[in-house]
Amino acid sequence: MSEGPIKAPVIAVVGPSGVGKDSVMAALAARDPRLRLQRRVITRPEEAGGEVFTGVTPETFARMAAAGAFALHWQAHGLSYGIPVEIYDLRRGARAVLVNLSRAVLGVAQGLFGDLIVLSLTADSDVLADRLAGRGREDAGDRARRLQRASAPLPEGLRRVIEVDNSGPLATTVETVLTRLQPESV
Ligand SMILES: Nc1ncnc2c1ncn2[C@@H]1O[C@H](COP(=O)(O)OP(=O)(O)OP(=O)(O)O)[C@@H](O)[C@H]1O
Ligand SMILES: O=P(O)(O)OC[C@H]1O[C@H](OP(=O)(O)O)[C@H](O)[C@@H]1O
Repeated sequence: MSEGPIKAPVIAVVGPSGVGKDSVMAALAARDPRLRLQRRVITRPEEAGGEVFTGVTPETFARMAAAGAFALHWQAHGLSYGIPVEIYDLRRGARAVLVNLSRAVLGVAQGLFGDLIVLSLTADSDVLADRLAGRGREDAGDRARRLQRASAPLPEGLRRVIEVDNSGPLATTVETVLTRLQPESV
């Protein structure tokens, strides 16, 4: 694994709502600080908790997007999500940059970032439902809508996809991910 390559890979962490993207990302960064977390801009109240993100109004988000503040942005779950252009700087000196993306934007992300690794997390459907309910961030309607997207497919043509089941203990998932990242010099 190289130290601080000029432009570290971007690891797009994807999967159904509740699968554990933010939890796995935080645990990976805690294990290896060279795995940097890219903070997102979301039109969601910051007090919603979960990941560390910047909450803005839809009007502010639109102004930021128009001003070129995002490397990429998308809509999902009635929210807007943006990845700030700072991600290009974060890649310098990192082992890799972890970012929570929608499965729908992976083709764009691969074109933008070049060296993109997709970490596709999965979990059993009953586990997803239990975790969303336990997290308590969304109401029943939003949880149902999110669960409907659980099986959204990954786009064709992705160069590197690592699929890991996060139905079991988080620590086990983290070890599996770190092992699967090893051979390809990340
Ligand atoms: N391996 C695990 N075992 C048990 N609980 C987990 C595990 N991974 C995540 N969780 C819990 O499941 C809930 C959902 O996790 P998290 O918010 O990280 O998912 P997510 O994929 O980021 O969801 P979203 O996409 O909706 O933000 C949280 O309460 C988290 O603590
Ligand atoms: O189902 P798909 O399109 O893969 O992802 C939909 C949304 O869910 C996740 O965000 P959140 O943290 O759950 O709000 C993703 O980052 C994306 O924004």
